[in-house]
Amino acid sequence: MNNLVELENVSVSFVKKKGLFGKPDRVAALSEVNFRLAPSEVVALVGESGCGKTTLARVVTGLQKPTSGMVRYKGKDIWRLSKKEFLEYRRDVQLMMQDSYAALNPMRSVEQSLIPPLLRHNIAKNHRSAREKVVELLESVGLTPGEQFLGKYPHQLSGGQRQRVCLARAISIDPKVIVADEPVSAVDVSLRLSILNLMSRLNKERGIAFIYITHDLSTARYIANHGRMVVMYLGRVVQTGNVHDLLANPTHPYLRALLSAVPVPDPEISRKKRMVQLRSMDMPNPTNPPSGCSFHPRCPIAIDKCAQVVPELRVLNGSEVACHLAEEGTKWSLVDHYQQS
Ligand SMILES: Nc1ncnc2c1ncn2[C@@H]1O[C@H](COP(=O)(O)OP(=O)(O)OP(=O)(O)O)[C@@H](O)[C@H]1O
Repeated sequence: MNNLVELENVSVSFVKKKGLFGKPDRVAALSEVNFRLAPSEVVALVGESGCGKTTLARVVTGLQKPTSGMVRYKGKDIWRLSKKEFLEYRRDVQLMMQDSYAALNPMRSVEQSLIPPLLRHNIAKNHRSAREKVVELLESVGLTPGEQFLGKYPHQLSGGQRQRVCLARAISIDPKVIVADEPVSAVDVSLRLSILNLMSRLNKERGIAFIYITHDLSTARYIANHGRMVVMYLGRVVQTGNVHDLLANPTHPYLRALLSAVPVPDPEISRKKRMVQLRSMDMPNPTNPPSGCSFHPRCPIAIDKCAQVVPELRVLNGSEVACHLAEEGTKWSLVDHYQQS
């Protein structure tokens, strides 16, 4: 299957100024990242705060130009597209942000936010048919009856309802990909599942591919149940593969640490659960990342080589992992408990 989106050796670095006279620091937000997304695929991108998830979302949606490397959409370098092709790509690849309040204009009602894209992209011929289409869209994302929501302003909606309006706006122009950056982290826990189910339904019914970005392994596993997971640490992909293979074989110590930290509601399982003891709880300073494997200062099994050589991604037990000592992970057993949870 041809990929819709491909990132090849993509690096992004930012210059951070230090005061008026300080020497500026360079932050490597992404380092040599390779990533692919097939049509209708669901990929969950997981990692701690600051690992580069949002930067990757911005690169995929064409909002951030990489410092080096290539971003392709349908096989073409997105930074060499004609104006018409670039507009088509921006229409096909939509970004859904964590903060639905910031994503919607507070001065515009739902219909005022949703009608203009339909007219601009010739999806509706006139205002009346655009309005009918908006009602249809609102109902398809679970805001029923749609008419009741047309005149509402963002502050009159709950967090979950605002995220549904954002999804309605994203799907209104018939995208091929939605990049959802922490879409449920600001939504009440009780409503999160319904938003995740809605995204799964849009994936199945409309064939929209999703990149679901999160720091929460449970929701990542839920939404990418039949898809892939990509685990990032300090700007690099450390393990990637089919969700089931990856969780059955968390060969990277960072993924094992993440899994061991997932709370399990059953106290019986919780008591038996093996915690991975990291050597340090602090994330390294991204302006001065560790040499070799950037996880080595925290890794419980690191050896001298880890401080010297950057590990390449290699195939092991069905997934790709970047760790010199990944074979150690094949002895891991905590995941059995996690998968039952
Ligand atoms: N515009 C910018 N200028 C300077 N540094 C930046 C900029 N954007 C991101 N960074 C830095 O790049 C690194 C990756 O940031 P990014 O926002 O992509 O991470 P993240 O995984 O999405 O984190 P979070 O979950 O907190 O949003 C961080 O160290 C961040 O401080």
